[in-house]
Amino acid sequence: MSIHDLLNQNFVAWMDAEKGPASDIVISSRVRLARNLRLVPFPHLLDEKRGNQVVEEIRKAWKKSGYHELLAMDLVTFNELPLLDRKILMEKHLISPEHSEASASFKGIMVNKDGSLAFMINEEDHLRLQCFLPGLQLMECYNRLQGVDDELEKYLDYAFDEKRGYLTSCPTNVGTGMRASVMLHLPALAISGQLNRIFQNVNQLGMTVRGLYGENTDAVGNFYQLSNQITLGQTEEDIINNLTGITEQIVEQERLTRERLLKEMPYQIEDRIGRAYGILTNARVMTSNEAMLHLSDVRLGVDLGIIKGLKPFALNELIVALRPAHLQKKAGKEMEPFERDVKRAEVIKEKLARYQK
Ligand SMILES: Nc1ncnc2c1ncn2[C@@H]1O[C@H](COP(=O)(O)OP(=O)(O)OP(=O)(O)O)[C@@H](O)[C@H]1O
Repeated sequence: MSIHDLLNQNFVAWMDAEKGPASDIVISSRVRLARNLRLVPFPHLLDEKRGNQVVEEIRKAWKKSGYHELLAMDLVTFNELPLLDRKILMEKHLISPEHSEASASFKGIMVNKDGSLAFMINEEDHLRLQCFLPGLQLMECYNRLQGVDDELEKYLDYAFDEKRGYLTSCPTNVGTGMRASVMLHLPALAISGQLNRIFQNVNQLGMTVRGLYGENTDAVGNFYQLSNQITLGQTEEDIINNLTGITEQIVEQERLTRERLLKEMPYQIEDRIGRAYGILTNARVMTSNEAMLHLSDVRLGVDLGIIKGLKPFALNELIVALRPAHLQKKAGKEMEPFERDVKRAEVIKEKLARYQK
């Protein structure tokens, strides 16, 4: 498999809403495991030579293993991948915004064809193994990663301490090295002003809420990422069961609030959804943020059965297709912000018309 297959398609596995439980609200699940090599400085202390040795150790482990999940992956270092392609990976959520800025030969990614497995090399840790699936599937993500992790551990000497667990570059990840997270779409709780209260409650339960692209990013279009804050003193299964339970409760509250809003203020809700659809299908110039706000309303309309014929999968794909790097890749050239806003309006219109057929 070549990474270019993935770069040239909009689709990645987490978008496939029909395959994920509770995908009317839980867009995607992600689990990541942070791993480091014993006696090697953490990535922020690596020079190019030592960093390249880390890549080579990982490459050797990958080549030696005959494990099916690893055989289906490609390994690419970022000196071989232009900035636009790294931004494409970031917009698909497969690497962090910081990692996409790196162009050194010792920074890179291992990824499979549908992007369900994406491992960042020398980001904050030597290896960050990630699995992404649609809907609420945290345990499935963890199980897939566990298979890969066990296999890599046969060939890599991980920094592990009997008492502390996996050692990581940031102390907040020591122990399991695991962050489990769900990306949630919560328009009804936002409209009814309940989000602050819910987020305060989940903070007290050891969870953190982040924006659309993770740490230090904004929650545009009512998309929020909920993840565990604690990595030490709990097993991976406990963390996942805990987050799954909290997510199920939020899903329930969002569903009940959607029903209530529709019952109590049907004209306002239908009006809001209809206007959003009208703007998306008629506008000539559209910023990313404006598009995300209207897409959030349209997605609510689809989930409530007010807009017919559009599939949630198509909307997940559109959220990514309208980002700056995807627009420029499609146009085959660099574009100024205004040019992108014009192109974005065009792409949205074209895709909505195609998806509704
Ligand atoms: N459930 C999810 N679905 C899709 N993408 C996600 C999900 N959770 C996180 N991501 C993506 O993963 C990337 C990293 O997210 P984030 O910064 O929250 O985690 P992290 O790097 O593992 O945490 P930390 O740096 O605090 O150890 C971001 O691009 C984010 O959008």
